[in-house]
This record gives sequence, structure tokens and C-alpha cells, in this order.
Amino acid sequence: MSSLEDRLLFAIPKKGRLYETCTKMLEKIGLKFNRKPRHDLAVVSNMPVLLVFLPASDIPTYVAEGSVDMGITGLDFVSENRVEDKVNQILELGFGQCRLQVAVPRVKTLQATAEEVIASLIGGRVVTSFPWLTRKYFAELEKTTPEEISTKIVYVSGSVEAACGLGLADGIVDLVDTGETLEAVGLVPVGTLLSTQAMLISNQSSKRSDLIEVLKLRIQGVINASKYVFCQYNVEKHNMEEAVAITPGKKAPNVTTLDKTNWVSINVMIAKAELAEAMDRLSAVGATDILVMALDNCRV
Ligand SMILES: Nc1ncnc2c1ncn2[C@@H]1O[C@H](COP(=O)(O)OP(=O)(O)OP(=O)(O)O)[C@@H](O)[C@H]1O
Ligand SMILES: O=P(O)(O)OC[C@H]1O[C@H](OP(=O)(O)OP(=O)(O)O)[C@H](O)[C@@H]1O
Repeated sequence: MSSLEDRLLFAIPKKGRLYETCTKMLEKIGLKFNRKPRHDLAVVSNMPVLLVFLPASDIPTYVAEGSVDMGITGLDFVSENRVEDKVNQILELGFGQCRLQVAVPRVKTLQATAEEVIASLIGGRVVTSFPWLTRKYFAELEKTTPEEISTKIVYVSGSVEAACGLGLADGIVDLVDTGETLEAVGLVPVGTLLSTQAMLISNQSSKRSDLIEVLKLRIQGVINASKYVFCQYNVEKHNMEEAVAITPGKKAPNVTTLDKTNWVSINVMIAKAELAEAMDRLSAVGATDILVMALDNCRV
């Protein structure tokens, strides 16, 4: 296998929200590696790849500068590091979905609209781990005020939601998914700066574009598999047209004649989101023995 210098360097969040899903995904795409405790490098034994475990917030910079060939991180960190145009944003990965939002103590929202609450923060103190995006957001709002006014943006590295309660902030800008963290400290979201999810990104001049493409296709296969199921059912030939209209498949369904007069078996991929309704409708047109199987991986 290749020496360390010949390997594609692939940056993975070393901890936090994206870590577990990322490492599971690497296993699903067939990379064999063993990350020893406290080690931030892991050699992939079956491909010329070296995994580099880094803080998710630093990965966009490493990829943009070419210190690593590719990486997984949140779109929020790509934007905060101002490298949207300096990296190839190869794939949205379908996990790590959340929003970067402005939030304030609930009491401020009782007699004011969200717009009024946000306007009241102009010139105040806003605490965040995303100072550049927050500065940009408030700079736009400041333009709408008659007098020159500057909002104080204060950076903290974590537990942003504590800042209002501790008297450091009038409002915060933080990542929100379920809203439970905000709710727990009596904060309410009033505006959205950005919707984000995990992204696969690569350096624009990497010499390993061949391998980047292979890894991208493998990851795409895992993402596709997570969105679809494989479905098999039997239906009488005279109902086949109606059944096929319900489950047209990606290209076309695979139809085989059963060893039973006038019946066919249909194999087809169905989007998970449409499955329950499709099964109801298949039953209604006389389909039987409807089997649904999870997919581990698939190339379409
Ligand atoms: N509640 C959430 N739900 C879904 N995705 C989230 C959530 N919070 C954060 N993320 C996503 O996961 C990424 C990493 O967030 P996390 O809070 O784990 O950062 P972190 O590991 O503490 O970062 P760093 O190591 O750089 O300090 C975020 O950039 C965002 O894209
Ligand atoms: O809306 P929710 O589903 O409650 O998620 C939001 C929380 O998730 C993230 O933090 P995380 O828990 O990853 O830890 P951190 O605060 O240490 O970054 C984010 O910073 C919020 O605090």
C-alpha cells in the first residue's frame, strides 16, 4: 500500500454532532481503518487514504488551503470561514441539518413581532460562535437605521445559549435543530441566517481528483440507499398498468412472469417518503405479498 505522502488526505470532524454519522458513513463506503484513542490520524488499510480528524470548524480552511484533499463539515462552517468559492462543494450529505438562528429571551417576544425584536437588537450585544455571519447579518440591518449604529458581536466557542441568562447578551445567534436547547433556557428563535447540513467538500486543485470522484460516488450510493427501499409485490396482469403507475421505479420496474397464470412479480425502488402511501394504493389495486427491503448501498 502507498506511503503516507501518496495518500489522499480526508478530513473528518474529530468530535461533536457530525462525528458518529461520519465514521459510520466511512465504514459503509468500505474504508477499513482503526482510529486509536486520542489519535487524530488513521490509515485506511484498503485504499490510499489517510483520515485526518480535525475540529469541524477548521476543516473548510484546511480544504481551501489544500492542506487536505477533501473533508466533511457543516455548510455553516464553510460559510463562516468564507470559503464557499474556494472549495468544491461536492455533495450535501443529508445529515447535520439545522438552522443558524437569532434567538432572544421569550419575554422580549411577548408584545413584539419577530421583526421588531430583531430590530431591537441593532446596537445591542449579540453572542455567537459564528461572528462573521452574524456581523454580516447585522451590518445589513444597521443600514436600515437612520443614524450610524453598531451592534456588538461577541464570540464564544460553545454553550452560546447561556449568554443571555448570564447577562452577556441581549440576543444570540446559534445553531438550532429541534429547538430544545433554546427552550430549556427560555429563548425563542426570531430569525434565520442560514439553513445548513453536512457537506462533502474538496480542494479545487487536488491532485487526487480521481480518488475524490470514487469516494464521492461511494458516498452518493450510501445517501441514495438511505432514501429508497426495495419493494417486491405480486399483481394480476390486468392490474399491472395501474400498479406500475403507482411504482414507476427510477427507470422502469422489473417485471417477471410468475409461474401462476396471469400474475406478475414486480421489483422496484421506492422513495421512503412515498412508501406508506404507495403500499396503500398497491393494496387497493389488488397487489399482494408486498415485501419491502432496506438497501445498504445503491448506485443509480
Ligand atoms: N443540533 C444540531 N442538529 C444537527 N446538526 C447540528 C446541530 N448542531 C450542530 N450541527 C451541525 O454539526 C456541526 C458541528 O457542530 P458541533 O456543535 O458538534 O460542533 P463542534 O464539534 O463543537 O465544533 P468544533 O469541534 O469545531 O468546535 C455544525 O457545524 C452543524 O453543521
Ligand atoms: O435545537 P437543538 O436540537 O436543541 O440543537 C441545538 C444545539 O445543538 C448544538 O450544540 P451541541 O449540542 O452540538 O453542543 P455545543 O453547544 O457544545 O456545540 C447547537 O450549538 C445548540 O446548542
